[in-house]
Amino acid sequence: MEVPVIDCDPAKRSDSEVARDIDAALRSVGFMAVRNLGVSPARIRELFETARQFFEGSDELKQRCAYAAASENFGYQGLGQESLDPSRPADLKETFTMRNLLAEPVGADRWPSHEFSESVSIFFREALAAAQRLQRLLALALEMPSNYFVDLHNGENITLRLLHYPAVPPSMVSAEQMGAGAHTDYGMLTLLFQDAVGGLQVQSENGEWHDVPPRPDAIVINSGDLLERWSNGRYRSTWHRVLPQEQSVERYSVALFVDPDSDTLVEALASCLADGESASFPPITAGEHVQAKIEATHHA
Ligand SMILES: O=C(O)CCC(=O)C(=O)O
Ligand SMILES: [Fe+2]
Repeated sequence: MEVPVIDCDPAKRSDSEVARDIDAALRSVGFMAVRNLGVSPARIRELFETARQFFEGSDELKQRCAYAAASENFGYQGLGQESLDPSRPADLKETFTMRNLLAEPVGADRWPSHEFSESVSIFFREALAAAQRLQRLLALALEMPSNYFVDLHNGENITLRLLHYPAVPPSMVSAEQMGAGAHTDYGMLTLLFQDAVGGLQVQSENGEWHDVPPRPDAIVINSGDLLERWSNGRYRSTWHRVLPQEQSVERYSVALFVDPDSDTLVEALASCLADGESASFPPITAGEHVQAKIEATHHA
């Protein structure tokens, strides 16, 4: 199973061509590698530098910014504090999670520094604009009004997350322990920026795992549970995981989870149901679904 590469350059390709490619990718794999979506390589480099400085920094600073509660979904979590697959040993990663960050969800004392919050805010705006472009292309593919999805994502559940997978000696990795355990993402779309190290894998329908090789010029994008529900299963919420870094190389990645506002009732769109076909999933509010998942996977 290969992750399709899609060029989104508006100077080269029409919206309807790109929408058709996105539709095909999310139907078959649920993942795609997207080029020319408008997030500048310099911005991505700056953000990775911000992440590196933070994760290499002191424990004291990390603890001052510690994750306080799933209801807030903000702050630093160390190794062992999350199991994306709750049936397996905890993930070998540390993270800094920021939900609804432009709304200043926590006081200045919970941020590592002013420079850090500036850097992530600048990146967030640029990445969100890219996500909104994708949401409009998906509305086109699903025959919905252009801003249908954009208008249901005002930030409440949109979450930027910095991830660091430290190098761990093989003797410290227990059987079946992952960098990030097997899971599907919870919301509409995830934009994933990764360094050159690799380790991300997606599962095909026959249960085999396939590497998603990092491409320096592309953003990995996948459909989540709520898009699967909206599209009545046309778009897949594909299982994925990250292998532990046992080769003495650490890995960094950044995810933007584009999840709908809590009150959004997510149910199959009429355009995704054939005449007389009934929905495969019961309606659910985005808040109920996303929050239950976060609570089931966080330990502290
Ligand atoms: O770090 C990665 O490559 C993927 C992380 C991921 O799947 C997630 O945090 O949901
Ligand atoms: Fe994920």
